[in-house]
Amino acid sequence: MADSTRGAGIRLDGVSKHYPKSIALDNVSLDVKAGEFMTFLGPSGSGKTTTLNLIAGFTELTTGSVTIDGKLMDNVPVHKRELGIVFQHYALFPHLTVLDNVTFPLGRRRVPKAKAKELALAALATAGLKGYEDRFPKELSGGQQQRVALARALVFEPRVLLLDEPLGALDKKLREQLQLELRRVHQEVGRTFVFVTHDQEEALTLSDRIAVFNEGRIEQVGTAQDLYERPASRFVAEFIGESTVIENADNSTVTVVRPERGELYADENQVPAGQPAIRVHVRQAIYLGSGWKFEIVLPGGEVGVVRSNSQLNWLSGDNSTAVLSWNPALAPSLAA
Ligand SMILES: Nc1ncnc2c1ncn2[C@@H]1O[C@H](COP(=O)(O)OP(=O)(O)OP(=O)(O)O)[C@@H](O)[C@H]1O
Repeated sequence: MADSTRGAGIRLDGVSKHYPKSIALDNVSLDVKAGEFMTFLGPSGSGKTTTLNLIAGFTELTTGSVTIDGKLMDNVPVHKRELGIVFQHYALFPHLTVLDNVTFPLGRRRVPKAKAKELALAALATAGLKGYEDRFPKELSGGQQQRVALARALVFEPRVLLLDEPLGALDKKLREQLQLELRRVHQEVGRTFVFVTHDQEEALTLSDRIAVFNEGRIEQVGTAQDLYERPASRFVAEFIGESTVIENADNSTVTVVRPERGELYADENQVPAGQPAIRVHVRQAIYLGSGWKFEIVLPGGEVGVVRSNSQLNWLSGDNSTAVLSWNPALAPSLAA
């Protein structure tokens, strides 16, 4: 099990970053626990990288403060923050072998050569690269190069690792494989990981908790289950997983019905007593192997999705209308 005492906690308090023509980050506060795998998730331009850069010290704050391991980071330069950093394109030194790339940060910290080699070999083994020590970066695949970058970021045993879309340049299959490896490495080393992605599946796979960014603010922080089952806003509900969003009659609230919570009936009489009933048009039935997925259109034209284990044979032919219902206890209502 991960030993969380090896990781450092991070606190952002009222952090903003203003540029002359835009506000990249607007009064963000967040606590990352020691040893946690925290993911920053959000669309392009929502402020994820800016936040990571403020933690690293690459960017200066406009307001607020960053605290790492209880120490205020005002005026603490990047290299004194002792953070491991992995970017999407973290250029390795092309003229150095894998082993020399990984020992490099230790040389700068004046670690004796024999000890540096021992630590580098251990970091390479953790990153799944045993046996590749003598290769040069150009002799490695993209995924292997990112493993070297990971080993180099881990080798001096930083208490925090910052990872900015490290898997972004890899194809889907490799990406999924490395996601699982990254999870394993996180548990093995017990450090705090702060990971940036715009891929919600990646966030759900990897994280202890996820901070959802939108337009320079954090909309919600929670476990994957919190965000899915109890989204705090319509934005979170629509960004995480699939849903049918129903605007309630008063226009001030919306109900979020997840695909597996939605029920389709042939007519109103079949709907369980006390449950809502909305007549919908079923636009498509898609076979998923594990069941069926129905794309529905609500009376207002909004599109939603319902999953079912059965094909709903009564829908065949020209009859493409159905009644959508759900158990209100299992579908959260939110401010619109
Ligand atoms: N150096 C800069 N000068 C001016 N504006 C900037 C600068 N860096 C970032 N911004 C702006 O700040 C906002 C947030 O950018 P940021 O890079 O943090 O977003 P992001 O969520 O990481 O996006 P992506 O997923 O595309 O990397 C954007 O609107 C961006 O245009």
